[in-house]
Amino acid sequence: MSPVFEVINLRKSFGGLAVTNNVSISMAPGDRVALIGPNGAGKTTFVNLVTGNLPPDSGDVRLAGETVTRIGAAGRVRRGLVRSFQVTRLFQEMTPAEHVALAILQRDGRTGRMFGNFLKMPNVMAEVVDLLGTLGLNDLMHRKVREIAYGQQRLLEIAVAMALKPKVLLLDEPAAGVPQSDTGRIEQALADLPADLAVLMIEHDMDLVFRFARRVIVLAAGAIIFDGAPADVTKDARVREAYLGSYANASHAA
Ligand SMILES: Nc1ncnc2c1ncn2[C@@H]1O[C@H](COP(=O)(O)OP(=O)(O)OP(=O)(O)O)[C@@H](O)[C@H]1O
Repeated sequence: MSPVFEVINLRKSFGGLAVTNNVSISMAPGDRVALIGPNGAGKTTFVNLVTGNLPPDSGDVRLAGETVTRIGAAGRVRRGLVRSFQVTRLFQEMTPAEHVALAILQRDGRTGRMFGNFLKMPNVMAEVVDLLGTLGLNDLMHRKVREIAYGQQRLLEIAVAMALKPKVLLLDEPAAGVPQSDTGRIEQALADLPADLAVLMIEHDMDLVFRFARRVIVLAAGAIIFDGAPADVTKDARVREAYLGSYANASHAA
C-alpha cells in the first residue's frame, strides 16, 4: 500500500544540539504506531515539525504523496494531518456540541457568521450527534466543558480531531492525567478509530503502547534507534541502553 504519511531525513537543531537528527518514517493507511523515547528525546519537537508548528532545517514531510513541508499548520490540517486538540485548548465555557460543530464548519470552510446558527443546521447537527455518540458523550453535548470530567474532555479532543476527517492522526499521550477508572473508555475510543486511519501515538505508558500499537518507533537523542514490532522493542540492546541511560541521568540529577 502506498504511504499516506512520510517523513524524510528531517533535521532540526537548537544551537549546536541536533534535536531531530535525520528522522525518516513512513506510514500506510491503517497503521497503528507508537512513538516512544526517554524524556528529552525530541518527541515534541518532532511532532511540531511534522504539524508545521516549527520549521525544519532540512528534510521533507509528505501527506498522501504531496510534499507539505512548506505548507503551514492549518493547510496541513485541511489536507488531513490532524493532531489531537489538547484539553488545554478546549474552551471551558463552550459545550462539546459547539466544539465539534466548529471543527466541522472549519473543515468545510464555513466558519464565521454561520457558527451561531449551527443548532439549526441539520447536516452539522447529525454529524455532531453521531461523533459524540461514538465517543459516549451524547448526554453531555450541551454541558459546558468545565462541568465535565477530565477523561470526558480527553474524549472530546478525539471527537474534535475526528470531525476534521483526518487521514493521519497524531495523538499526544491520549490517556495522560486520566484516572485509572476512565482509561478504559479512552482505550475503547482508540480501538474504535476508523480502520483506514493512520495513527501515530506518543505515549509513555507502556501498557497502553503494547495494547494499541502494532509497531513501535523509539527516538533517543533525536534519532530513531528502533522501528519494529512491539514484541521486539524491550529486547533491543540500544533501546535498553537509551532508557537505562535516562534513568541513570534522572537518579543522578535527583
Ligand atoms: N525551542 C527550543 N530551544 C532550545 N532547545 C529546545 C527547544 N525545544 C526543545 N529543546 C530541547 O530539545 C530537546 C528535546 O526536547 P523535546 O521536548 O522535543 O523532547 P521530548 O522527547 O518531547 O521530551 P519529553 O518526553 O520530556 O516531553 C531537549 O533537550 C530540549 O531541551
